[in-house]
Amino acid sequence: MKYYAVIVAGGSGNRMQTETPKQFLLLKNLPVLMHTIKAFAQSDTQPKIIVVLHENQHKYWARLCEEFNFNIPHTLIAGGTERFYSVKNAVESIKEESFVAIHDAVRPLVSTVLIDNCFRSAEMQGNAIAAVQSSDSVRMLKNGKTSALKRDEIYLVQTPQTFSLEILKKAYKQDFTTHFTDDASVVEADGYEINIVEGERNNIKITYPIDLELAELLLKN
Ligand SMILES: Nc1ccn([C@@H]2O[C@H](COP(=O)(O)OP(=O)(O)OP(=O)(O)O)[C@@H](O)[C@H]2O)c(=O)n1
Ligand SMILES: C[C@](O)(CO)[C@H](O)COP(=O)(O)O
Repeated sequence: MKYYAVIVAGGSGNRMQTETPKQFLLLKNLPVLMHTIKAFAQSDTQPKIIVVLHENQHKYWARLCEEFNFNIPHTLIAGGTERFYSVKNAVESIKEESFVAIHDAVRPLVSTVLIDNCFRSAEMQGNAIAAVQSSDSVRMLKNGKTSALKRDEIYLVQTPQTFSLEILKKAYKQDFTTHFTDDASVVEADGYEINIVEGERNNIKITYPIDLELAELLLKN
């Protein structure tokens, strides 16, 4: 079987509010995106790596790779206006039967074990996404009123999200809706049940400035 990793780095990082887009910020002296690529390159599955980046950042990325002597092989694909379109561009570029793990560039602490678990589980069930249970109590806000939800029925979704290429290609032919905040939502809307594998608490998404500080601390340990 063939394996691909689609690492999406086409976002603009509005919530991070840094001049340099967050995927290029230094984490333990290496750009965030390079940590993420390294994790996939070091996994047992050894997927072919596709990195999705805004077209106007491709030259900047080439310069960064030179500066950091970063030579893990990967293909560059142009990002889209929404994460949905960034993933779609990458999925459309894959031409051979395979399993595809889609991963946020800004989750650089993903472990090789989680990557391999997602691929293995998707091979058995068609799809598998990483998720963890909430350790906080959870409430829902509807029509101005809040109500408690059953915590053990709630999962917080991460990436990798791994699917057979066939399932992904068909699902990404749907029109974009704002309900699609991840790949599982796109595949679910196409009629599939989504399988969860145990994610990792360390697998944080760098969204706000504090997340970068947390990632530094987690890497120190
Ligand atoms: N058009 C987009 C939007 C997002 N992403 C990627 O999807 C991942 C998760 O998105 P998020 O954390 O929301 O990143 P941003 O969109 O960059 O952040 P913000 O929403 O704060 O602007 C990131 O790795 C981001 O680069 C992408 O490839 N293409
Ligand atoms: C894909 C994702 O990381 C799963 O938790 C998340 O949905 C991305 O959301 P964002 O608001 O675009 O960061």
